[in-house]
Amino acid sequence: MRLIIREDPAAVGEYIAEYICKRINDFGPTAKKPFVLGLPTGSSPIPTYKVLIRLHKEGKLSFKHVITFNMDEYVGLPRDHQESYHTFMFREFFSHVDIPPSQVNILNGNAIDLIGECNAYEERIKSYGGIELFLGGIGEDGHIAFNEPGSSLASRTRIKTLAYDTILANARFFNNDISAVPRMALTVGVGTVLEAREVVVVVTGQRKALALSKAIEEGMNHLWTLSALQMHPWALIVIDEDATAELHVKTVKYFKSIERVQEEVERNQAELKAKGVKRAGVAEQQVGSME
Ligand SMILES: N[C@@H]1[C@@H](O)[C@H](O)[C@@H](COP(=O)(O)O)O[C@@H]1O
Repeated sequence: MRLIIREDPAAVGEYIAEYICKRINDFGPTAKKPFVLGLPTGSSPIPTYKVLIRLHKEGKLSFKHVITFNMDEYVGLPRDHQESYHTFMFREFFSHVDIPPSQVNILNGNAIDLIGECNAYEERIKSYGGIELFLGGIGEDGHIAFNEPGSSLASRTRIKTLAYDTILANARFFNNDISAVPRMALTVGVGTVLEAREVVVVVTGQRKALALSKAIEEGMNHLWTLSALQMHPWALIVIDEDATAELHVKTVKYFKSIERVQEEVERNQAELKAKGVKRAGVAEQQVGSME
């Protein structure tokens, strides 16, 4: 696992957006071979979306051959409700870039057959050959997507009842009226996220600090579902200084020090690539990684 620490949420957004931009451009997506990107909602990814939009406007990034799959959606909230994740994604991101709406996939929380909707979502992901990069955020209780504490770490897309903690946390988007927050959601499973070829998670703010320390400094545990990332071969968590509040000093120092070494390794790899040196049998981006 790689952990990148930046000063504040804006710098975190800058880092992740530049990272995704490079990944998409290096991939060189085409109509036949699109880049499949998993996306989250919440306040944490907003700085990333802002920079992605800027990069697009500067002509450095196109989403024309990108297919997106969102992590989750509330059940029973009208699609055009201002707090539906559908509305959120178009307001904060999709409406400002060149992605054709037909390439946007968001779970339908108003489907007549909710289980059928979830199964079809998994099938759709498979039909594109899986997700290349899944960007995620976490809840204060360490949930990824809506995989609340106690979720199976092998779970797939399904209906979830929201934990009381999550309902309380999300009441801020519903005029602090707890009764207005939907009780259920459709969400990709932890297993669905882990199957992506790369997972990038944004964690900012002191209120996420405990969840972060549980997820990366303790064992894998279904009560902190982000901890399942420990089993992923190519995971990246990008955090701000506030989110380090519950980490051991030595953990912070360790990850800060390996970032510099990692940069050297990557520079070296880029030079080898430029010279046309190939290494058989190893995924290209993982050569020499500090995992
Ligand atoms: N389902 C979403 C999660 O995907 C998101 O990570 C979380 C954190 O939101 P925020 O970034 O606003 O703290 O909110 C919701 O629970």
